[in-house]
Amino acid sequence: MIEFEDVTKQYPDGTVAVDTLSLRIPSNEITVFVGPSGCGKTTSLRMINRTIERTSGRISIDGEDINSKDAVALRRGIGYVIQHAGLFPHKTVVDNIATVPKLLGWDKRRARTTAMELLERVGLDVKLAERYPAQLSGGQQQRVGVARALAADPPIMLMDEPFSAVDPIVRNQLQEELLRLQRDIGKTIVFVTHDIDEAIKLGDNVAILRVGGKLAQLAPPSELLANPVDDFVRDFVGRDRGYRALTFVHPDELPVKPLPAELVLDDAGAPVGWRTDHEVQPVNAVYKQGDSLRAALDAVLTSPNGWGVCIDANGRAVGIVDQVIVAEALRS
Ligand SMILES: Nc1ncnc2c1ncn2[C@@H]1O[C@H](COP(=O)(O)OP(=O)(O)OP(=O)(O)O)[C@@H](O)[C@H]1O
Repeated sequence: MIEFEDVTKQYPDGTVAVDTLSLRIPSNEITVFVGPSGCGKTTSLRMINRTIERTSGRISIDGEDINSKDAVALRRGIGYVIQHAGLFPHKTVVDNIATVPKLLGWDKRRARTTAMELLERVGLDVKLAERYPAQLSGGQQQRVGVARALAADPPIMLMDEPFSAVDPIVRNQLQEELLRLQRDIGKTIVFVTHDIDEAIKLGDNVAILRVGGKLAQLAPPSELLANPVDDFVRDFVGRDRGYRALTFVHPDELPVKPLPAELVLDDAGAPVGWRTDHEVQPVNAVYKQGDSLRAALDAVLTSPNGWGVCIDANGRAVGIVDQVIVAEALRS
């Protein structure tokens, strides 16, 4: 566990970026710091690896004050991922990932093998290993950034707006992959974002900060949406928090209607589109059996005809849902 106790950061020009912040960050979970611009998210994050030194208060990891450790030794146990990946431009992908293992004195072969394994783990083709960062897309660079931070297998990962600079589709993929990866690796992740949707999606716990570096609320996302402590949090999580809360409603089984003849399927039974008189229109969002009600509602709302297609784990269409089915599931 990482614990902040009355932590304050005042910069030399007098700016109080973080003000008597006290919170607990549980191990092996994702805790997200979110809040408006300038509320002290990055400052709070960077005080954990001491790239910014606190002015007063105490920060401890598993009960031990981080100031009692050598800063370099401390950082070895903490991976760090930033917005533009921060890769070394003159090093290949594999050498970027192997940076910390090499600093730790691992032999070349072991560092390289680990780097190649990580490349695959973050969803990249090993063929990219010898490329330079400038030869990668923004999303690929971010994946390399994550792989590099994981290379020495640190128990803690700090991630500062790692997915902000990529387009929404890639961002969504990166978020999904982080969640998938986290199910395997179970790191203590502290993640900074200004995007409440990202916070709700990724966080086991979400800390909302207000400008001046004060904690407004720290809670699991469903609790934040259901019981915001004050108007600031209510406004920050948004007027559509009822819709957002659907993310956490997982009906055991949503009844589906049989597939209508207008639904075009490919050979494997996956939905391709809706046949109309003149064309085939895209299905858009689909809903996987067992997904949240939000996913089901998205499938209904983005469908050209109001029918959301339900697929099974293999991607085969198994039925359709409409708004009546979703509304009934909500009432039950
Ligand atoms: N080196 C510095 N010297 C003086 N003030 C600073 C310094 N770095 C940050 N600040 C100020 O501290 C406050 C908190 O900054 P910080 O970067 O931690 O916020 P943030 O929540 O991460 O913001 P953003 O979402 O815009 O990145 C801001 O008012 C910022 O202007």
